[in-house]
Amino acid sequence: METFGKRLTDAIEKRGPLCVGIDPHAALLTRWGLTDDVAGLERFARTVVDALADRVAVVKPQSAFFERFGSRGIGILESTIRQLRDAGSLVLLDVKRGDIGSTMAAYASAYLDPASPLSADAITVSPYLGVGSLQPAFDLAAANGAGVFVLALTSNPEGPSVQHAVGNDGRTVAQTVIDEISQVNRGAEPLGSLGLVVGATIGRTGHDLSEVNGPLLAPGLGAQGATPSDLRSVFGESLRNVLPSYSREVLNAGPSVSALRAAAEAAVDDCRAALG
Ligand SMILES: O=C(O)c1cc(=O)[nH]c(=O)n1[C@@H]1O[C@H](COP(=O)(O)O)[C@@H](O)[C@H]1O
Repeated sequence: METFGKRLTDAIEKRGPLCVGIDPHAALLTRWGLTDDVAGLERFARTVVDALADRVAVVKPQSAFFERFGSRGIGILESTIRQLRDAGSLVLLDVKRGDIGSTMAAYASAYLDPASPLSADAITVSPYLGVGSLQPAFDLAAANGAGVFVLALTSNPEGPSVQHAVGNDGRTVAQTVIDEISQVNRGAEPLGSLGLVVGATIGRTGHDLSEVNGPLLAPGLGAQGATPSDLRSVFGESLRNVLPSYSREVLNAGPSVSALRAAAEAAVDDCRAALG
């Protein structure tokens, strides 16, 4: 079975370095002329699938925007994941889960077991119960050729108060997360299947990403103020592993399918140029 690291490398080579988020904010539904209800959600998600699923390497549905409509919203998330994967996009489901190991195993089977209706190519997880508590997700992902993206240095201004805290060994919390993930990815070719989330907004923080050997998801571009030209100062020598991620900046172009495609194309061109 091909690893997620290999599948992602191939997808980026074929389609370019871009992840587009599906974040159906109430304000975006309104902006698109849709109702803020299940019918509006379904139309929104379907339009993004029609516009981007056959051309963007990774699509990242944000679970909360579907969950807010209850079981019918989750039903739409299930069909959106299926449609995206059928059209050839890798699906990174943004759920940011993290729990004690035994419960984490249940989350892992919800999202990373191919038999689950919410099965995705990869998920986002939070390491603040300890990176080791995420092991059931790492194990199930490895067994199924899936990936896991662990939050390390997030794009929001509140992140540093926790992530830059320094432990007894002199490393920051974020560097500990980075080092533990680097360890698992060591030696993987062409790329490890465990990724990190590092916001494009964070500037130069002095964290060492050089040993990660896995994908570095970079949200925060566009609506949160970062631009592709910021990527070099955040990622330095690790630029080659960066997967830039946009949600609102691209979604604002809808509901026209051609305008969404043009926005994604402009984003991928800018990112290609910035990543060199
Ligand atoms: O894990 C994420 O995707 C994520 C991590 C992070 O540090 N910052 C961040 O913005 N995100 C997500 O990325 C998306 C950013 O959306 P835009 O600001 O509209 O591009 C949202 O769905 C966030 O939840």
